[in-house]
Amino acid sequence: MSHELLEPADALRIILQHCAPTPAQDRDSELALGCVLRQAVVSAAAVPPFDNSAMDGYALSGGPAPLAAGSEWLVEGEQAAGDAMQGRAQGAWEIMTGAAMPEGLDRVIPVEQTERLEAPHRVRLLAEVAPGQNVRLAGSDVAVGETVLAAGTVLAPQHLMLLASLGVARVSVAASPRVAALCTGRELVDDPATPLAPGQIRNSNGPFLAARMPHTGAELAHAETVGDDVDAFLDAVDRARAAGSHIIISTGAVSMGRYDFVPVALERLGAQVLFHKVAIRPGKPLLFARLPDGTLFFGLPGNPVAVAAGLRFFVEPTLRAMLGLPAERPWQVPLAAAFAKKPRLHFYLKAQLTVDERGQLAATALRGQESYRIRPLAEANAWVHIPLEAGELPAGTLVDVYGLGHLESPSWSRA
Ligand SMILES: Nc1nc2c(c(=O)[nH]1)N[C@H]1C(S)=C(S)[C@@H](COP(=O)(O)OP(=O)(O)OC[C@H]3O[C@@H](n4cnc5c(N)ncnc54)[C@H](O)[C@@H]3O)O[C@H]1N2
Ligand code: MOO
Repeated sequence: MSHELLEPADALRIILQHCAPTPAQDRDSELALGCVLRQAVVSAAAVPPFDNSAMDGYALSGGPAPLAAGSEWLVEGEQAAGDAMQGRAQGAWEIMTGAAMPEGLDRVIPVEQTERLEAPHRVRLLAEVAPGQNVRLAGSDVAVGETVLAAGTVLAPQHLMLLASLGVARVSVAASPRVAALCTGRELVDDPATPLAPGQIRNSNGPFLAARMPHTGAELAHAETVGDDVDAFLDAVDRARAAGSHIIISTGAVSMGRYDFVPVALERLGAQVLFHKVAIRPGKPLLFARLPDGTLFFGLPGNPVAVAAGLRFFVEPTLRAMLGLPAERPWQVPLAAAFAKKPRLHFYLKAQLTVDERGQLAATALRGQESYRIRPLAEANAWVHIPLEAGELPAGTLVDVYGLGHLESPSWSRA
């Protein structure tokens, strides 16, 4: 293991060499929201399943030419949504939206373009109606045999709508990576109702990691808070592994302090530490290791924004790879104002994307970039990455912008 500061791209390369896609798993479609398709979905059914009316009105037929306004037709029957297909029909049929077209009829005139006449029951057309007008043909949305969803699709509600319309009950998806979150620090208090004793702080990393997991495509397999004690930490790691974790995230205790015991604990576990410290701010003391059983271990530095950035830029890309998704491509957005830093580290900035009245996006680094400051993170709608070599960046410089999560595109507010 080297103690040189690693480039984040090199750190990611090392991480990705040590992770593999999760196995495919069949799931009920209705429970597959947010899952990543492993197999394309090919339709075995037509949507719509039969020719049907797009309007409440009258179904008619009449060869290739439009039927003329003013013509009158005998009303021969009625067809509502849910009625079985009618055999050979003629004349006019009163028809409801979604009802199957009676056989032989090929167009529908909306009821408001007609006049109802009685004795006998007839309809007069107030507009002409062409062949095929207001008819939704079987298979016109999806034909049998079409690939409707590609492998790699992250299933959103509209995809579940499509699957439901096709009657696809089960889909093959990537099994969700299981992640454990272990927060370290004897200063931490979990229960928000417990008053703080002197020197104590509230655990904000634990609730953050737990809350982010479902947004990342992962499942929280285990979570606990442990003091600055190697044995207690090793017991927590055992419980995390027993819970089937593919990834264990710890927060805190990876820096230079006397109680920063994570490296010692990893040594006792026989873990292979693949790197410790990356050329980034926040979160420089980031540690990545592989336990002897293959479990991946991320030691995130304890400051809350170091946890957020470590999760976003190192753990989430790992989850992407495990889910079988390609690497992310950031947006390129101009800086709203000049930004200056020393050309020593990569910066991940809490940022606001705004759109002006001309539709132009701009990215602003929020005030308060220190890694203990949670409030600007709560105001951020995006992350900005400023590369190591960058020093003084004038307003208008294009920078890489990322959403708050790897499955979320950046959002923006009005300038
Ligand atoms: N001499 C040096 N000191 C520090 C360095 C360094 O290079 N040399 N690096 C600094 C940086 S950068 C960071 S980041 C932190 C990382 O330290 P640790 O990972 O060892 O984290 P802790 O010391 O345990 O905690 C840091 C900070 O965060 C608070 N914390 C921890 N856990 C939580 C939690 N679950 N919820 C809320 N807040 C938490 C903790 O109380 C500390 O204030 O080290 C710097 N020091
Ligand atoms: O990396 Mo630390 O998170 O800058 O404070």
